[in-house]
Amino acid sequence: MAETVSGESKAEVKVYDSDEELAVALAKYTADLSEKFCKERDVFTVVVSGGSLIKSLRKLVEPPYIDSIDWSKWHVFWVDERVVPKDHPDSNYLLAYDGFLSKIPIPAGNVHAINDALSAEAAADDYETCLRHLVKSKILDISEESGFPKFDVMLLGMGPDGHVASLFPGHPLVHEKAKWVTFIKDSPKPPPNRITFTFPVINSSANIALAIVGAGKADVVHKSLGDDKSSDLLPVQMVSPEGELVWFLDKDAASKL
Ligand SMILES: O=C1O[C@H](COP(=O)(O)O)[C@@H](O)[C@H](O)[C@H]1O
Repeated sequence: MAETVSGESKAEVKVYDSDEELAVALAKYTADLSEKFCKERDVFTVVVSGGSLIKSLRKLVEPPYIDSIDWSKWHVFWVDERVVPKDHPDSNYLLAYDGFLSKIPIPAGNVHAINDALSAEAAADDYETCLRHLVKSKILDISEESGFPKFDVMLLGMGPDGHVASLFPGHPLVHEKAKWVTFIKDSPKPPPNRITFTFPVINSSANIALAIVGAGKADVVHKSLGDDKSSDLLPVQMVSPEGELVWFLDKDAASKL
């Protein structure tokens, strides 16, 4: 059973008794948004992170959703990617392919992975160009508020240090204001070379789900959702979309709230 512990902030915080219940709820959340956006826009633009998020999406590729979702309308993107070949164990594409994409009938052309033959800098430029083409072809919305691309939903995880995407605490990239996609060559978490969406893009989203499981993240969840904003904001605390933000926590991740 989920307990909602949202306070005055516009974020909703849902706490589940187990990561299994969290996965069931995240699948329903995603399927409901898919139905809504497929009806409204005839397309559904979904951004995923790497890491534990992909495991949390496991119920989406099981009945009833595997059969009820119109996967042909989905366009899938990565909020960040490691600059490694797509068959490398560090690849976020490979993680999503194995855990999710290989199990759904999504058209290959709707899976927007990075060009893994390029350097980090060139791969970031190339991915931004890909997004700009999709805006022109009306697959991707633009936010009237910010002028940045507006994805229908971002399904994101968070690292134990409070990083989201490849935006790390104390790194200057968290302050990027102009680029849609940027690169990092000194990621504190290996591998060092990565590309990442910037905060203006993340925060233009219509919906963001932050899925966080495990006691190892309880301290940072407590800091993020607590009242003490005296120190520098963690990247996860900078997630503040135009639309709705929902935190999906299992009881271990929520244990210090
Ligand atoms: O390196 C990364 O880490 C974060 C968090 O991963 P998790 O396994 O602690 O959930 C992930 O969201 C990001 O996409 C990935 O590149």
